Amino acid sequence: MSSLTIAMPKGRIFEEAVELLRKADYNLPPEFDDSRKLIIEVPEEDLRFILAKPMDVPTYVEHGVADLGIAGKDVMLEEERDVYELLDLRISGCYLAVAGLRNTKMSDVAPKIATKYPNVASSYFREQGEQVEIIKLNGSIELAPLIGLADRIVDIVSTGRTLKENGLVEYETIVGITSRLIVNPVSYRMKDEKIEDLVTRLTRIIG
Ligand SMILES: Nc1ncnc2c1ncn2[C@@H]1O[C@H](COP(=O)(O)OP(=O)(O)OP(=O)(O)O)[C@@H](O)[C@H]1O
Ligand SMILES: O=P(O)(O)OC[C@H]1O[C@H](OP(=O)(O)OP(=O)(O)O)[C@H](O)[C@@H]1O
Repeated sequence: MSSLTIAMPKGRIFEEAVELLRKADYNLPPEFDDSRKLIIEVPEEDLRFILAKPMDVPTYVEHGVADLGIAGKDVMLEEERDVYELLDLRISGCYLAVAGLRNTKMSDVAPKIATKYPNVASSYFREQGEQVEIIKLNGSIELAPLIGLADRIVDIVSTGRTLKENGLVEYETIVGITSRLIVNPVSYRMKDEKIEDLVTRLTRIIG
């Protein structure tokens, strides 16, 4: 049977994901600790890893160029890709929240919401019955209310430090986030034994 390809998110999830795989007894070489390589082969484990931007992981898995991937629940909700979620890996915990300047009300007419998550934000405010204008940004989201670009932001909160240091407060929690193991539906059928083995080994560690 052919090897498994796993799409790993570069950045803050990566280290925790590698640690989890190592605890599950996968022998991952030092390239995982210090390398700029985007494809890492681990022939002795019959695995191949591709290192992608976190938001792109479900895209690689949906297209089947990766059998499996690790992605934040935030990314899953935003991207809505045709993949299955197999496991909650319980790493890289944080949550999505609505925040803004203290003691402010949203504008009555089409309040502006700045976010890296336009789909999540649109759905959230639609469910609340609020008509809003979404402004898509790619980072430093907390800047938007400070300089009058938006009434509110929808963004990730982890320690709460970024909000606090910028004089912002949280108004509502939207959803808790952890990283998930995701799979391509066809791979799941064709490579079921190998995937089940990985899931069993990870489940044993996660508990
Ligand atoms: N404090 C946090 N801020 C952002 N993402 C977090 C945080 N804590 C955990 N995460 C998880 O990490 C993922 C983002 O990782 P990371 O910040 O490395 O990527 P990114 O958003 O593409 O960053 P950048 O665009 O700055 O490179 C999110 O999808 C989320 O699930
Ligand atoms: O609650 P905290 O622990 O402060 O973490 C939350 C912050 O971290 C993330 O930003 P990131 O560092 O990825 O930078 P970015 O603005 O470039 O996305 C997120 O978008 C928040 O700004």
